Amino acid sequence: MKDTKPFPPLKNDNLLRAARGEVVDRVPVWVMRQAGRYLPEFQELRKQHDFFTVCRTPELACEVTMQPLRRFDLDASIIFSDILVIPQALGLTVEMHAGVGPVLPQPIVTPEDLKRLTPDGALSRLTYVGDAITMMRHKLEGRVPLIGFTGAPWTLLGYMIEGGGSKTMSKAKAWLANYPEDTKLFLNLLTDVIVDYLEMQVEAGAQMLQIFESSAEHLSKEEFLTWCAPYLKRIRDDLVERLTKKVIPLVPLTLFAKGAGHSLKEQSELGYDVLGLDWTVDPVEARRLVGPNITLQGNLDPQDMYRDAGELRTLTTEMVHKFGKSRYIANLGHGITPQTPIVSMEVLVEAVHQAL
Ligand SMILES: Cc1c2[nH]c(c1CCC(=O)O)Cc1[nH]c(c(CCC(=O)O)c1C)Cc1[nH]c(c(CCC(=O)O)c1C)Cc1[nH]c(c(C)c1CCC(=O)O)C2
Repeated sequence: MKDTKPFPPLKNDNLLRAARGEVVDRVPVWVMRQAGRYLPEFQELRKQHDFFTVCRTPELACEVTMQPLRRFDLDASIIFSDILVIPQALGLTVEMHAGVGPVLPQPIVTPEDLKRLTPDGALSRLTYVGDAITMMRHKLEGRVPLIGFTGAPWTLLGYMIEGGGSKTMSKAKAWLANYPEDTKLFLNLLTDVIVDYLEMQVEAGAQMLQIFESSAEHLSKEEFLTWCAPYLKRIRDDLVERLTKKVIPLVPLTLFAKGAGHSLKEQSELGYDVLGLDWTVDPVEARRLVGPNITLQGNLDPQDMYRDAGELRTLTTEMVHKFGKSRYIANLGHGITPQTPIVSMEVLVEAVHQAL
């Protein structure tokens, strides 16, 4: 039976207000991968359960989503899942190997392999994510907003062609050069599934969405504008159209295109409410490029979390001062890494809240 109880009212909406450009009580802060291996309780749970079993079991996904909120005064939660659940729903096997990361043993090698993908019914194989989101909204009791997410087309295509992570993206980049028309078909197929998936997450209760274009860092500016930007724009436009048609209130959308600081102005024209920044981008320069009507998110270097508390506090305070209190969401410039000392999270969150 589908859970149709109304959700508890939101007590801390600073994240959503920052995303919409409204006044906040304090600068909101959350951290990419805030539920993860730097937490001993996460590692403990992972000893009992395989990674994708956690993703697929709403009780476990909610437990892990809640773990960082029990420890830190965060202003957002993000549903525990992975960007690679879409390749799985399209029929590819994805395994999580300890110390290696994701492995796709039967990758897409040639355009002929695209026939193996099963876009029809893909959404029906992702309902567990919606179930976890709905359950999490109740478990949060309105404490903070719940963020849903997806991988973006180029990033997912990269994992599906490379068969896992890659330092060079040599196979995926060869596709761009050798099979441009098939690459467009592939990116459009992914875009269609992503729009369905995000719509489903909003219907399930996601209050904000983040699109991870993490592999943008492998592309030149020209390549980013050709192979990422049009699909990112269509995701936003189609989603807005779908939700509007169904009279479902829009939720703020964040684009995090890692390594695409060369195209911030162009990113600001894609229709997203929030742009995520990695640490290579200067906050003042970013603001100048995107103008006053977009919220910025980021961008502390995850390696700064290994500094001593005093240094980390100073760097965090300086960062928040550069961004300012309006239209800003504090975060790292990429995911928190597994060896990060827990105390650094406490220092980061407190320094953000006390900076302004
Ligand atoms: C590229 C990417 C992936 N997954 C994701 C991205 C985009 C963000 C980014 O660029 O980091 C997104 C992601 N993956 C995970 C989340 C959970 C939500 C959160 O707390 O932020 C989110 C938002 C859990 C996870 N996803 C993964 C873990 C660790 C695996 C484990 O528990 O064994 C977690 C907590 C595994 C994963 N999943 C992926 C990789 C490359 C890896 C291995 C890298 C690593 O080990 O850190 C694919």
